[in-house]
Amino acid sequence: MAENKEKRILNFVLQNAVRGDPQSVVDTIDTYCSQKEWAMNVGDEKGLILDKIVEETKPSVLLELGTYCGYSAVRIAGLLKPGARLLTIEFNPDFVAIAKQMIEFAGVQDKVKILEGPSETIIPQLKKKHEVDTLDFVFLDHWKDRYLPDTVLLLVMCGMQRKGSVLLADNVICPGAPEFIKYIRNNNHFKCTNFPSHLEYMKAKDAMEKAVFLGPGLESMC
Ligand SMILES: Nc1ncnc2c1ncn2CCOCCNC(=O)c1cc(-c2ccc(F)cc2)cc(O)c1O
Ligand SMILES: [Mg+2]
Repeated sequence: MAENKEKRILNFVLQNAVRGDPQSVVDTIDTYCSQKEWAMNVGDEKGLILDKIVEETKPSVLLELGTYCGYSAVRIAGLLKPGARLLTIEFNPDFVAIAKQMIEFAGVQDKVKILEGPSETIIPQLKKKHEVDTLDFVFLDHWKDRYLPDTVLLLVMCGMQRKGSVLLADNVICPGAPEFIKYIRNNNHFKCTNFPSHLEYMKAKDAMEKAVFLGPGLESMC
């Protein structure tokens, strides 16, 4: 079996974290990735911003784009009220295999469902195949040039957002998502807030952008 960074992160968790304890899994990944090998988890500093926004939104149905090793899925799941569920989309099968084991070790497998495939294929299936009506919270953390097309897909094509739905985007400075930021800040159906921070485990500047959907305009009432 190919030994790679993501496998090393998982093995470090299996050997050092407390089974069934999401916070322990998150802390253990942060320890490994800050001391041994950098990896593109949202990390501890931006993770606190994520925690706060999830807690204040109190979401029941959540979507994450870009599972990677499952760090943010475990982090979010640890904050969810009973019955709330997180769907997370990942297209890399190796990452899916790692994230599955990470989520099961953390004991949050009943709250998290990993959907394998590209976001543009899976999103249109959410309503019929995964019984999603509207989404309370969407965490954008996949390819940065997919943030905008997938937001449009979620909103316009699939009507997945309702008044008060929260979009939270990672990496709006580094690597950056300029088209998404330009669109969302100029769309008067969204109220945007920027949260300056740093790239995970580094000193480089980064930020997260929160966009609350204000509901369809009058034009859609006709
Ligand atoms: N379902 C889907 N559909 C389409 N695409 C999908 C998908 N699922 C996954 N993918 C593929 C993309 O997954 C990973 C995306 N994340 C990043 O690229 C990322 C990069 C950095 C970074 C790297 C190097 C630096 F120097 C500085 C910063 C930091 C971060 O925090 C990042 O999140
Ligand atoms: Mg990220």
